Amino acid sequence: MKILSAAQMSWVDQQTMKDQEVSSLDLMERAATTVFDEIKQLYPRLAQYTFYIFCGKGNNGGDGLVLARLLDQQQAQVNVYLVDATDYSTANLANQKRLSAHLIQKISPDTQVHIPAGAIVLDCLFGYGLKRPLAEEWRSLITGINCCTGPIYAIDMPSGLLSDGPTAAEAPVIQADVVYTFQSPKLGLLMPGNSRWAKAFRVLDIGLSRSALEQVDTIFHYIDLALLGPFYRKRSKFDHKGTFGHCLIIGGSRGKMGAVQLALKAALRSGCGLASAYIPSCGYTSIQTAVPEAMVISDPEEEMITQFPDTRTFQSIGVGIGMGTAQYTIDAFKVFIMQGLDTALVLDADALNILAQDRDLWQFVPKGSILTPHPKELSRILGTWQNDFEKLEKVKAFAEEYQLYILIKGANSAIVTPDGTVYFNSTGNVGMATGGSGDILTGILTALLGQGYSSQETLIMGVYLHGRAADIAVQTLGVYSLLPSDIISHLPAAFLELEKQS
Ligand SMILES: NC(=O)C1=CN([C@@H]2O[C@H](COP(=O)(O)OP(=O)(O)OC[C@H]3O[C@@H](n4cnc5c(N)ncnc54)[C@H](O)[C@@H]3O)[C@@H](O)[C@H]2O)[C@@H](O)CC1
Ligand SMILES: [K+]
Repeated sequence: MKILSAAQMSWVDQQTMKDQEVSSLDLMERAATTVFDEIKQLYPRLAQYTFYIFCGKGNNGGDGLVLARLLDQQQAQVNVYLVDATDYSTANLANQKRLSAHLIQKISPDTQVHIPAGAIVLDCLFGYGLKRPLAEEWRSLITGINCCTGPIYAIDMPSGLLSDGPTAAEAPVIQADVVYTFQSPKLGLLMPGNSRWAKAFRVLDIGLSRSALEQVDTIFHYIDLALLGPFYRKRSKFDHKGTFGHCLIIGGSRGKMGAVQLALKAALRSGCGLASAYIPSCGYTSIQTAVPEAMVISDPEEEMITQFPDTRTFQSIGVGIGMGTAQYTIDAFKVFIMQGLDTALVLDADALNILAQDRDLWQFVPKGSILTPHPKELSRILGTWQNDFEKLEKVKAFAEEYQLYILIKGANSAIVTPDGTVYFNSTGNVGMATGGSGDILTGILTALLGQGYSSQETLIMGVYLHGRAADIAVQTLGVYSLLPSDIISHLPAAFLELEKQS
C-alpha cells in the first residue's frame, strides 16, 4: 500500500471527483460514513453514548459535521464544537446547514472545554490540511480535550500532528487513542516518536480513484499481504531440500547460546532446506539437543568465537547474534569480513557493534547485505538524530553509500533499500519487546535469503511474517506473556495465511 503525502492525498481526492463524477460533499459523506460504521461496530447501542465532536473550518471539520448528523440520527447524544471562522470550506458550510443548529456551539482556539467522564471524543479539527504546527493559542483547547477520561478518536490525523514532517515534542497535538485515516497511512502516523499522539491507526478504504492511486509515485510503502503475494513462491512436489538453501548462523558465546538456538529454530520454521550453526564449543551439546534438525560446527575455543568457518558452501549467512565483542572475536570477524565475500549477509547485534567501531570496515560488507539494528545499535552506527524524519534521512544516505538494506527496528519497523525506498511494516506488537525476538528475525531472514529471495523480498516478507506470527500468538497469550519462542511456534500460522492469499 502506498503512503501518500498531504499534497498527493489532495491530488487523489481531486482526481477521484473527476474520475467518479462526484462532488467534495459526496466524498465527505463517503469518508464520514466509513468512520461512522467503525464507531457503530465499537458502540452498537449508540443511543447510550455521548459524543463530543470538535470540528475545524476545513474539510476535516466537515467530516465531523457529517458524523454528528449520522450519530444524531441514531439518537446518540451529540455535542458539536465548531471553531468560529469566516472562511469555512464549501463542504463544511454545506454540512453545517444539514445539521440542527442547536447541536452546534461555536468555540475559538483558546476555549477551555471540560468533557464529562464517559463521553467519547471525535477530533475533527485538522486533517492532512494542517500546514504548520499549531500556534500557542490552540494549547488550552487541545489540552482540555486531551484531559478527557474517555477515548479520543481522531479523524484522518490527530489535530496538530503534521502528516509529512516532524512535529515538535512540545507542540499542541491531540492524543488520539485511535486514528481513522483515509485510504493511505500518513508518514506522521508511522513514526515511533509520534506514538503518544497516534497510539493506533486504522486505514479506511473510501474508494478513491484506483487509477489516481496507481499514478502517484512515492518512495514510501506500507507492507500488507498484497505486497508479498507477487513474490511469495509456492512449492512444487519436485522441490527437495537442496532447493531451499543451506543457511548458516554464526554467533553465540558462553551464556548467550540461546540466541543461536532461537535463530536456528526460526530458520527451520521458515523453510530453509538445511540449517547449520557455527558457535564456540561450549554450546555444542545444548544446540544439538535443543535443535536436532540443525548441524553444528564448533570453534576450537570454548567460550567465544575465535575464527570463522569457510562459508562458500552456504547459500546464506546470518552473523552476530549473541556473539559478544571479545577481542579475539573482533579480530576474527574483521578477517572474515575483509576477505571480500560475494554473498549478501544478514548482520545483527555484535556484528553491527563491531562494524560500528570501525567505519573503514563498511566498504568490505557485501553489497545487498541486510542490517537489522535496534535503535541503540543504529545510533552506534549513525550517531544521533533530532527526530524520526532526520533518522530516516541518515539511514537512507548510509544505505545508498554502502548499497545495503537497513531495517530500522521498532513499532512499524522501516526497511530502507539502497535506492532510498522505504517500506513500513504493518504487523507486530509490544509483546515482541523481549530479548530474543531479534534473534528469531535473523533466523527467518537468513532462511529466506538462502531460498533465493532477493534482499528486498527477504526483508519485506521476513519482517511481515515475524510480526504477524507474534500478532497471532498474542491473541491467545497476551502481550505480557508472549515469549520469543511463541513467535516461532506461530510462524506456521503466519505462513499458512500467506499461502492462502497467494
Ligand atoms: N474532498 C476531499 O478533499 C476530502 C477530504 N476529506 C477530509 O478533509 C481533510 C482535508 O481537508 P482540508 O484540506 O480542508 O484541510 P483541514 O480540514 O485539515 O484543515 C484546513 C484548514 O486549516 C487551516 N490551517 C492549516 N494549517 C493551520 C495551522 N497551523 N493553524 C491554523 N489553521 C491552519 C487551513 O487554512 C484550512 O482552512 C482530510 O484530512 C479529510 O479529513 C475527506 O472528507 C474525504 C474527502
Ligand atoms: K483530526
